[in-house]
Amino acid sequence: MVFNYKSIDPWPILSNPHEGGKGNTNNLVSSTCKYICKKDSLGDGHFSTVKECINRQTNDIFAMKLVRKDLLVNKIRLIQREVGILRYLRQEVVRLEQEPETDNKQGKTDFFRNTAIFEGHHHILQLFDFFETKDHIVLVTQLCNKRDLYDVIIESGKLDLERQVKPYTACLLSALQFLHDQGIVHRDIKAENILFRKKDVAKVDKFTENINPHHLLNSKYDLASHDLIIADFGLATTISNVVDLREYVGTISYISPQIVRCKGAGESCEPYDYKVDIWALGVLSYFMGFGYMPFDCETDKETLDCIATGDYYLEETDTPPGTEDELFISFLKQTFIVNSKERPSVHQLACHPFVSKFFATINGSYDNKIPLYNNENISTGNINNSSNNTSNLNNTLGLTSKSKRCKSSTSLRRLGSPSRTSSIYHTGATNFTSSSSNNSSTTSIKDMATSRKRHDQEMEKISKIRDTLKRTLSMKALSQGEPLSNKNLHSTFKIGPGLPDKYLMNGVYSVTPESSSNFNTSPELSRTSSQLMIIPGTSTTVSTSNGSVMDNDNNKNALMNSFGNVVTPSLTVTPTAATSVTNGNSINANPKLHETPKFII
Ligand SMILES: Nc1ncnc2c1ncn2[C@@H]1O[C@H](COP(=O)(O)OP(=O)(O)OP(=O)(O)O)[C@@H](O)[C@H]1O
Repeated sequence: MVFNYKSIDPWPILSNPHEGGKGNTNNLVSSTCKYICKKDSLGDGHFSTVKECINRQTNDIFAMKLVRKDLLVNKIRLIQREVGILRYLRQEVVRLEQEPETDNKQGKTDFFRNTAIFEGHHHILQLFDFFETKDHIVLVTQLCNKRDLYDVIIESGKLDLERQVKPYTACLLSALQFLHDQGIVHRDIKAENILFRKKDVAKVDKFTENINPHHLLNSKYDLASHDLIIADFGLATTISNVVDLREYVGTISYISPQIVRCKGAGESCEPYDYKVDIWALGVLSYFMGFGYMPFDCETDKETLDCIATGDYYLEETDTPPGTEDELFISFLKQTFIVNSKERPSVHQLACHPFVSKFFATINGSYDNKIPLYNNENISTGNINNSSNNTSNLNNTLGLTSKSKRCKSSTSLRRLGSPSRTSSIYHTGATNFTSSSSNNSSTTSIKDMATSRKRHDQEMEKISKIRDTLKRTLSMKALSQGEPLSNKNLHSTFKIGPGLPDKYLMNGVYSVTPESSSNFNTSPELSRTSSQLMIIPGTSTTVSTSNGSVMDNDNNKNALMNSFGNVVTPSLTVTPTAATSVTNGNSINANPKLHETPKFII
């Protein structure tokens, strides 16, 4: 199925921030805001601030992205597109989780999904809710750690090739497989946009109590790979036959030659496609493996020149044939093929020996047999497992001869840790901006000074938290301590929490701003809380101080605790509890939350 965001329910009518936010909201559904967010932000984007928030009824913790309307002038369509894509992806994830069998007819996707160690759809940021307030468009998403992949790489200088670079790359490839299969291209894959799933510390502790720590210490790869989440779908879009992609968007260090050629070229350049994500994945893997960037030069112009010609930096050292290093270089070479038609697709790249053991072979085992593709199939994405094709494969991968090192140009390379990068938001074609905008096609690349300033601030923050950061073990879905060769391993987490739509605001208008409060709740995103459900038909819920939810409408005096079990209604809602009944049909009876300002939507 390929995504078409227009087929999703329309976005609610937006008020006009230029009328002091007093746009006509009479015809909008309004409701009491169900969320309270913390004062401190988790991160800032160009148009937004992200904060941790709590759903007052379920006590589930989320991330709340507050996109400022005043900065979005003429770019409302961008955020609508982002929400549309995230909503569609969320639907798809739910469908895949609920109906694993139904995909059997889908061939290739199913093949990877059912047998690969990583399941791509579990590595895409999940949108749970969205709504609008006077000043903001608000997205409520899965909560991730404040520390992103960029921080992790910078802190360690570079990542361990075998334990981290490989599985991280495989996981991201698997996530890209899912996206591309849905007809979506991300266009801003970079370390800053790769987050780590927030774990329930209590559950990790419980898990680690019960297993032999020796197994975890000896696990062959960093289990944090299962926590990677691709975030920031602000530049993501769909590939369709109707609109060609020619926008000059992305992040300079990560953009592919196709996008570079679109700079200022208008309609005259060749449209690009999914392969721009493959290139960016190569840049990211390179950054993980070396700690610096492949194409970065002293000036942006030089960087763009190097990208356009595929001139990446490699030290002139010998890589003994057959080593992991050589496989890594070979993998990178595939991602840095300038001609995008020759650059492998996500499915082809998954067969590369650098990552193939994380994907399945045709016969479903995780040994070193490589599902082969021959030269003919490289452009079609067809996979051929005939062993006669070994030499074709090796030729394709450049493994028959010693990997040829690309000679660096005369450009001065920046080989230190890169600064946090800024995305290029817009240039070229204007197919998704308001036609009334005169400025819509002008380039708005954040300047390097801003970027450096952010970098310095980030580094200061990182050094502050470095000492206090506890390295938490990844929760597992891998069988304890079992080797990768076990074909039954499925270690990717399912997403959570899985709230039913009835809890959500889904597009309503909030007539009061979202509140900020330093709520004091343990920072966890409970996976079991995803079991929390409303009995079908329910329209009123009561949350109690222990986080349970009472069905008040269909009533049946049933309570569900946060583990989804129906419990006897020995708990009663405290009479002192403040009740705020709205058309959202919710009564908040959690005393902890009463002190916060009233939320109306
Ligand atoms: N779900 C989340 N959990 C935790 N932190 C998050 C989450 N989403 C975003 N962040 C943090 O907030 C920052 C900004 O978020 P995001 O990148 O989505 O905003 P943006 O406006 O699209 O940013 P950009 O200017 O980079 O395009 C991220 O760099 C990240 O550190």
